[in-house]
Amino acid sequence: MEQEVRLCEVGPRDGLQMARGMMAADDKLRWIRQLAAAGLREIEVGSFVSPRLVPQMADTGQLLPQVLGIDGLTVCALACNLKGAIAAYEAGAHVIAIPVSVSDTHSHANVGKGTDAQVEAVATIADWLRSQARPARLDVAVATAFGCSMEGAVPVRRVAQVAAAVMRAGADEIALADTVGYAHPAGVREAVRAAQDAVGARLVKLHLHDTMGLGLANALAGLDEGIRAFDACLGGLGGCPFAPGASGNIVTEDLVFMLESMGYRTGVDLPRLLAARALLAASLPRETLRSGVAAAGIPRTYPAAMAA
Ligand SMILES: CC(C)(COP(=O)([O-])OP(=O)([O-])OC[C@H]1O[C@@H](n2cnc3c(N)ncnc32)[C@H](O)[C@@H]1OP(=O)([O-])[O-])[C@@H](O)C(=O)NCCC(=O)NCCSC(=O)C[C@@](C)(O)CC(=O)[O-]
Repeated sequence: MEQEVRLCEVGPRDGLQMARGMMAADDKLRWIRQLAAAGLREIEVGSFVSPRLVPQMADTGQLLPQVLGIDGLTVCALACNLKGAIAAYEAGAHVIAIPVSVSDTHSHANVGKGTDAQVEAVATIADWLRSQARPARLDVAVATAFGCSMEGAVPVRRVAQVAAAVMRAGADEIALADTVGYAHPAGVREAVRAAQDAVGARLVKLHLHDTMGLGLANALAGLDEGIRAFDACLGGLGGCPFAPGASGNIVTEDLVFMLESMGYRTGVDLPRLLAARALLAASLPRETLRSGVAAAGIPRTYPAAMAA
């Protein structure tokens, strides 16, 4: 069994993008430093999108150069079009993540164009990135891969087709994303297998939301199918503002607890991670942070894996 699991903390982007209230840029920086100090090596720090549509992300361009100074941190930023990808690249992002929704309706609501046109946007961005001197990883989140609140069921064969299309378009890494949190473990297994058949090892990650309380069960199903990378958000905040009914991401602290308890290594120090909740809670008093392990405390049975 491969014991390493890579976590990407998406709190500063997905977690904050539809928060009630704005986190000040200085607080974002302090929070990202705390997350990195807790051992998170990959953090999605923001997005380069319309500041009118997503005002919480308007300061990403200022934030990015500052977080690039954090030792050993892979800095990810989300973009939805070439303009945003260029801005992310020029600000120094190591990874640029693009959403491509399987649901045409969600795609229009989210990025202003349908699925096929957004795949073409990925190809344009990949071509542009290839012409640049500094390499940057191009990730694609195949959104609404487990259902859409506007279109309903999303056929697994269509998920596999979209994954194959974004691979041909030039994605380095592909994630399946449960945008509105409708996935269940059997569906995760089926979609992961179908996507693996279509794109092989290019399918790297799951991005899960916890709407139905099945987030960690879905992560476990993904683990069983060989997935070794997950997005998650401290306190389980988040959701796509353009997907009706979307709710929070899987909770980083609970995911770390589950993985470390099972013998996987995440590199994350759970006490330090829990300590990073205080700043988030203070900055966004109208948000409710979730986490079983934060509520109960770290049990004495928790493995001393980090100390080993
Ligand atoms: C996607 C665009 C940019 C389409 O932008 P467009 O195609 O250029 O459309 P437009 O020409 O109609 O422009 C719309 C507005 O965006 C501006 N604009 C255009 N491009 C940029 C840019 N790069 N940076 C800053 N501003 C930009 C543009 O100037 C204009 O401003 P306005 O005149 O209306 O004030 C726009 O629709 C937008 O910003 N949408 C927000 C998308 C978003 O942030 N969604 C949430 C993230 S995706 C997600 O949460 C899902 C995910 C990844 O987590 C996985 C999952 O859970 O499924």
